[in-house]
Amino acid sequence: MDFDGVEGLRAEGVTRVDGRTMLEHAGGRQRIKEFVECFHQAALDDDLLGEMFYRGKPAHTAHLAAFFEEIMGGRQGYTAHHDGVAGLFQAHAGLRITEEQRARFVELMMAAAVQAGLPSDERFRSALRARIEQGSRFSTVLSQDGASPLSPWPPVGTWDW
Ligand code: HEM
Repeated sequence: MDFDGVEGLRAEGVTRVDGRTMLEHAGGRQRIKEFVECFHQAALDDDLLGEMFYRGKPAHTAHLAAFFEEIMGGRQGYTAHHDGVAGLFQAHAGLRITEEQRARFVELMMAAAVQAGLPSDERFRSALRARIEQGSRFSTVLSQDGASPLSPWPPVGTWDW
């Protein structure tokens, strides 16, 4: 399997800028919760993604928030409670995400970042876009027919920024 998308991840050690993790810089857990809620609503309303997310579980935003908290250097709740990268594999398996859907996903995430008031400084925004681009490519690979689990799965890790 092509693991394009794992680059930019750090397996250990959290990147701090001016002493702050990406999560702290973003405004903390509550701000991330607002960000994923904005994204989820936009995805539900979207012509390319709506059906895919409508079929999803209502817990999606909570899971997504746990994931972002962890990957931005906060608590490791997604690994502890949602099975880490194996859980991500399960969630995306069989979705057969197209390039058009992937690109729309990235645009809706970045629009949600603006809507939720995530920091607008260049360093944060460009890192967020780059990491979401990479992650979306990874999820797209996982979603295709024939994608097979890796053993062992890489850790969720944290984003370098
Ligand atoms: C940076 C890229 C991505 C990240 C971080 C991400 C993360 C997640 C997470 C954490 C979940 C919840 C999994 C669980 O239940 O534990 C999830 C589910 C899901 N994702 Fe993604 N994902 C990404 C890319 C994509 C893309 C590109 C698409 C489609 C265009 C997509 C569609 C979905 C769908 C439909 C679900 C299932 C919702 C549900 O049943 O709960 N994801 N994703």
